[in-house]
Amino acid sequence: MSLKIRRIDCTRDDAREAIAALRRELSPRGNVVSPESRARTVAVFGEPLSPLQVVERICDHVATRGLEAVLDYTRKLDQVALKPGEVRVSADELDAAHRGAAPEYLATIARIRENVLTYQRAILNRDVHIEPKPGLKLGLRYTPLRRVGVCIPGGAAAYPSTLLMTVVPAQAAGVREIAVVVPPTKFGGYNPELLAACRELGVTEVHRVGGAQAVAALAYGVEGIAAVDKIVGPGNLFVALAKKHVYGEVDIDSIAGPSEVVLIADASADPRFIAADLISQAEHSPGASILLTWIPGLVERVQAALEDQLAKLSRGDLARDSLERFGALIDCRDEEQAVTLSNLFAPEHLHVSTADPERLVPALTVAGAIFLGNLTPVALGDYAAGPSHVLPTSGTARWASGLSANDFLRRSSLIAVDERGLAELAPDVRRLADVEGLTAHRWSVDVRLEKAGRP
Ligand SMILES: NC(=O)c1ccc[n+]([C@@H]2O[C@H](COP(=O)([O-])OP(=O)(O)OC[C@H]3O[C@@H](n4cnc5c(N)ncnc54)[C@H](O)[C@@H]3O)[C@@H](O)[C@H]2O)c1
Ligand SMILES: N[C@H](CO)Cc1c[nH]c[nH+]1
Ligand SMILES: [Zn+2]
Repeated sequence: MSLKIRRIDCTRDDAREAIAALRRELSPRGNVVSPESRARTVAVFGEPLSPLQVVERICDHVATRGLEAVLDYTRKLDQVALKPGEVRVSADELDAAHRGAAPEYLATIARIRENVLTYQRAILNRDVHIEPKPGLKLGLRYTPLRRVGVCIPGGAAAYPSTLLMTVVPAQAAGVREIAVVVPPTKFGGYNPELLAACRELGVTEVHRVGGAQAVAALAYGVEGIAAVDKIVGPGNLFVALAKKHVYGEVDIDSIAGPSEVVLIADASADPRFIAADLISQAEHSPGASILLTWIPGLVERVQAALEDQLAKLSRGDLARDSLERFGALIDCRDEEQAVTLSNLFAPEHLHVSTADPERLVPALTVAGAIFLGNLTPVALGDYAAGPSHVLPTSGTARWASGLSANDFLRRSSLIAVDERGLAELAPDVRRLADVEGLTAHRWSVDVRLEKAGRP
């Protein structure tokens, strides 16, 4: 079956408009709600509420009715009737899942944990101490957040990798209390591999709740789930909108939507590798996959490789659908135009499949994660390398960055003076305090200098 992926020829104009339009079109912003999900909304709420209205209603009910509302929505939305004592996964269940897991699987989780820890510890912000003037000491101190909530998706697939890419950065930052929420499904709270991974990572608090009701429970606190300081992790539209809704009550990381990759390829790139990389993000379905190249004929060779591989892969149909709705093969005028268009698109993942990728990196300023060279598929970052795979999507890489251990730290500035430092800053403090009419501010300086005999 021939693949109907969009082809764009940018060789004759600067194509900025075309890429901006593509960005809008290929940015589902997580707004992909299936017909079944829409039907569920009507069944639960009795009317076709918008996802935003659904989320506001769920969050308000959880804030006022607590666990009872969480259990009610879990029954209606997930078709699972949990009793209050069944929400938290017991230590015995975590132990049993761990005992039952294949030793090679646990060894893989442990090895990846080490990779993630090594990277995340290396990039941790360090405290700063300076003495810019005699008698004045300034500093910046980082301390880990006390308690965070981690959303792990589990509606359509199981994601032990997302557990690694969220929990381990928090551990690297020194967060002591980590509460994982995951829907009560065979891909989530009843998934033995996921539970075994939790136990392997030392996560002891896992709650079988998902969607907006889980986010609200973490934000407001309900019986059995204490309120957290920050909520991180990806999820479907309901999770994303709920995180936005509770922001301010708690902090959140970002709104991570459907996956996307931009691939910049020169003549050194193998069309089969390119096709495999485009399909690997498309198989998330939805996922946007875009090729930018200035090599004549490469687009045709990639199209042929895509058709060949889609026919052989088990998720080929899902990936085909995604490539046809959210994919594009783009002919550029030259390397410079490919770089400009990539920056404009601001992809979650950028794969530079060229002979000398380091040469292009300084100009590639806008991307969540950059994969360098023909031997570095995005799947390495998704699963094992070390940086988190929770990255900014839908063009938000313009201003947002991927999740890291630093997102679990808070900053406090430190200021200390001795008598000399106090006297040095006093005239400027007095002047501004006078301008603002805040006499007590001025007096708090004057009283000290008076005592020191330096009025
Ligand atoms: N960016 C990343 O790092 C990353 C990693 C893994 C997964 N993902 C993405 O996260 C998403 C996860 O989606 P998922 O399907 O597994 O869902 P999910 O686990 O995030 O959410 C499922 C929950 O949504 C709620 N829900 C479903 N339909 C609803 C409705 N009509 N009204 C109210 N609530 C409803 C239910 O409570 C259900 O438990 C996918 O798009 C996947 O590609 C992203
Ligand atoms: N590519 C996804 C978003 O970056 C992460 C993921 C999980 N599993 C495989 N891939
Ligand atoms: Zn992926």
